[in-house]
Amino acid sequence: MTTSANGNFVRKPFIAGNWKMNMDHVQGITLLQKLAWTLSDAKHDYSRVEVAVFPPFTDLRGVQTLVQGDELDVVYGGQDLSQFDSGAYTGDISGQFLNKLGCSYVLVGHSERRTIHNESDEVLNAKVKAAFRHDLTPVLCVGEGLEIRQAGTHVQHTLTQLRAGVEGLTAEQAAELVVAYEPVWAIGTGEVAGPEDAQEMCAAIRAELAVLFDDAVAAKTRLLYGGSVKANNAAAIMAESDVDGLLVGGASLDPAEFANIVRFESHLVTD
Ligand SMILES: O=C[C@H](O)COP(=O)(O)O
Repeated sequence: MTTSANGNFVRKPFIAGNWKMNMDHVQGITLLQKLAWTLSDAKHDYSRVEVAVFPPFTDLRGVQTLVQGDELDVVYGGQDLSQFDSGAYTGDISGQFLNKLGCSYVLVGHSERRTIHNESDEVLNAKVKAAFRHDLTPVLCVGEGLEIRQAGTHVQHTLTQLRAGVEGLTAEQAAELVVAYEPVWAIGTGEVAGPEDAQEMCAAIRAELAVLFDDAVAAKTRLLYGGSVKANNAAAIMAESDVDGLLVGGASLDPAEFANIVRFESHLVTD
């Protein structure tokens, strides 16, 4: 998170809650209402820090209705999309449908998609392109498993995923893209990568984007960290210069905890 001389952020911080396969459509509405009330009570400035949720597909229509009806500033997206636009792909969801539901974003290549569903870099690159075709901003997830971290090849591994994911994008698309670094060994385990680990990888990703595109793109692309983020570690991670946001799993299911993560700036002042 880098600020300019006037205290504004150079890249708008992005705090995202990935609900994964939790919260049915009734529970999801209650969770989002509580989050919105908590942030409203705290006078959260959405123009300063963007807040997104990624509910299950079955929740999205209810989320859309709530966001529109209550004029909430929370944005939302799908947890995955098909690389195809329509057709005989049973069980898949088109980016067109997500767009129609008012989604702004879509997760692509979350480690649980890569490992449980064996999604390849080629498929994920096609999904990134499908997202752009339907005016959705992809949040491309990259990151290494424990064995790779222990072997010390985590930067190389993660940059290989990045290169494959962004292949064929225009500079304009690459600047809009969000990249989330999520070390698999830190997801849902309570093991959080240190702020310096998050910074090391985000700096490497930004440098690689400058090589693949140019410095202007690298300066604009927002980079997130994800993996066991909680309110008590969010501020320290966000203080790193190349970390522009957080992708939060478990802690996003607790509206008070997630609201405190969104309000990381207040912890920066008091910690
Ligand atoms: O998408 C979110 C990440 O997988 C992190 O999940 P977590 O915060 O439960 O570790």
